[in-house]
Amino acid sequence: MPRIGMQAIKGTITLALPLIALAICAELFFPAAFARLATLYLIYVTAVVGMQIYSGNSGIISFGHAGFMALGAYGSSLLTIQPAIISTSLPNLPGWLAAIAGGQPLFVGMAGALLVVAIVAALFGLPLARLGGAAASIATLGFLVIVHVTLVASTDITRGSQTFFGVPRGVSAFPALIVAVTAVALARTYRGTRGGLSLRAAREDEIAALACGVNVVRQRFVAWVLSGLVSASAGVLLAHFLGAFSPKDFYFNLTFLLMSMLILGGISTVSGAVGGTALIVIMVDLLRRLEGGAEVFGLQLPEVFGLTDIGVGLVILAVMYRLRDGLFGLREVDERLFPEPVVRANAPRQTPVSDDALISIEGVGRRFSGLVALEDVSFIVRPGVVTGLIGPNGAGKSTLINAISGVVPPSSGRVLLNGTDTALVPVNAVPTLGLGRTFQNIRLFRNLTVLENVTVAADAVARPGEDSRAAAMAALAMVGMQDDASRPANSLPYGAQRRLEIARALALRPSFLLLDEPAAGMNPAETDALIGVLRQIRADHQIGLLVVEHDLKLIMRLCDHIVVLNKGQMIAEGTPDEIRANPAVIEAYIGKRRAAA
Ligand SMILES: Nc1ncnc2c1ncn2[C@@H]1O[C@H](COP(=O)(O)OP(=O)(O)OP(=O)(O)O)[C@@H](O)[C@H]1O
Repeated sequence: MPRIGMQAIKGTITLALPLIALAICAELFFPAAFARLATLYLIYVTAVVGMQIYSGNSGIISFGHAGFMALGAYGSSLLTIQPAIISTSLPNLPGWLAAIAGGQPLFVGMAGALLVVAIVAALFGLPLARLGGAAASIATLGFLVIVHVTLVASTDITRGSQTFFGVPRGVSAFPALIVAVTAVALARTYRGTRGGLSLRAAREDEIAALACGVNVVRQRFVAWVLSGLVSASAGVLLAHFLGAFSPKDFYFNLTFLLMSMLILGGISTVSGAVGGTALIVIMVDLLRRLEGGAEVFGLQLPEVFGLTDIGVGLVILAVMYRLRDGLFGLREVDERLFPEPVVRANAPRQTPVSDDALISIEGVGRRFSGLVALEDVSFIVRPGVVTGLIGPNGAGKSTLINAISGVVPPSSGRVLLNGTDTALVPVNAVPTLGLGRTFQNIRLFRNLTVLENVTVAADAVARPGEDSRAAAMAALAMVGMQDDASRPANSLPYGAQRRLEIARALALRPSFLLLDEPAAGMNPAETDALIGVLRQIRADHQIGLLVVEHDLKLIMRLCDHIVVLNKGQMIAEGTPDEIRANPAVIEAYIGKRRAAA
């Protein structure tokens, strides 16, 4: 069974059981009003789970998913509307649409609507996927507004802002249940796929995800389209549940409601989407009763305008104040109840790095506006050799590391990684050419587990049929961290976090590792352990290491070859003994006058 199989099935069953029980009670035991509420809840579950697929995995809050619901509702309604009503309610329907509109069964309506939504989602998703954070959220708001205005303006097709009526009603609890459970299964499966995991990694740290070979743009696009389809299914259900609606039913009020459900339960998990929806549906139902001036224990309460919205807002504020990740937190219910069995490591690496592997830095220069950060730097990093890169603050070390890894292309010269110019390939392709890296300021996927952190990188280079979690365990074993696999990365002590970054880079099966200040902040015992690990990696696998470090003692102990930069220029290279005795290096580090003394 593929790695997502068991956990996704456990997750789906855990969440589906209460939904099934609810639908059975609604159909067989509940009075009509409660049965309608239960059906509405199941429809909202589909909508919110759809939103979760995009927002939960990418971390981008979406204001646009009510727009997908609107497209689903209108699309399906046009195809299924009672034919007798078309001539009176939609007299100016364009001919091409009139030919297919009306009288189709619900499943045809849904299929047609989803086809339209897939096209719209893909067209909008192409530019949207290039955006992250607040810019992407604002773009989703733009999507909602565009859909709304288009629906209002298309009076011949939608009746504009007037009510669209005559939609066959056929959605009760069981059809809504089938769609809701399908949505949960899809979302729960997607979360564990390579795409879902890598998108969650990019949510935590986009730069680190790129360094692990993740194609962030593609993953955002896939999640957007998939989530749009799921939310549109909810729109189809809602249309056939209500029988009549207008564009305003799919605008800001619905957006606020869906967002409340997702945020209250916890945006990161499907469990949060399902649980948060339940709480808000119950709360809204109770508050609506009170808003109209209900009688409680013989006491007649006054009408309070807006009580429902104010109440929901206050509850969200209270929950967020205490639980920033929502009521269900960051882990799925099934992940807490039935943790995954321990994964067995596979053989770490079948073949050592080939002797032909090479990083060739050829005349690299880099300017930032007028400032020359690097000038004409040339040297070679070989497999099985530890090369140190040192220099005073501002010497250009980080700029060079970024040039090698393709993050900052050189202004002149080039870097060849195993024969490929790293500036000519996408940043996320460089790791898969044989380059793993760590960062000066640790960049872990903090809310993922240790194993998930490393699996993201292992996925990028997995061979067909290979279990990348087993490969990830092997990489963890190389730094002595296999026992920490199920811990959240942010719970590790500092030294272990640095080692985890190294394991993650090793999971790329690199020919070379770039380590940017790997011992920064470590105590002497942790530094000694790190040196042992790095020596072992070099000895066992012939990986070439390029180590940037301010700790000169560590550099002298660990490195075979050292390159020294000063003010962007390469002032020396040689063995540790040669560097120690080099007057230019001494001068750069301790100043001219003291060097002469
Ligand atoms: N994105 C940038 N924009 C403008 N200037 C930059 C940029 N990145 C680096 N620099 C400048 O380039 C020079 C080299 O910086 P770099 O960070 O590469 O040095 P470093 O040797 O890594 O320093 P440190 O040891 O302090 O990290 C510095 O003067 C720095 O201010």
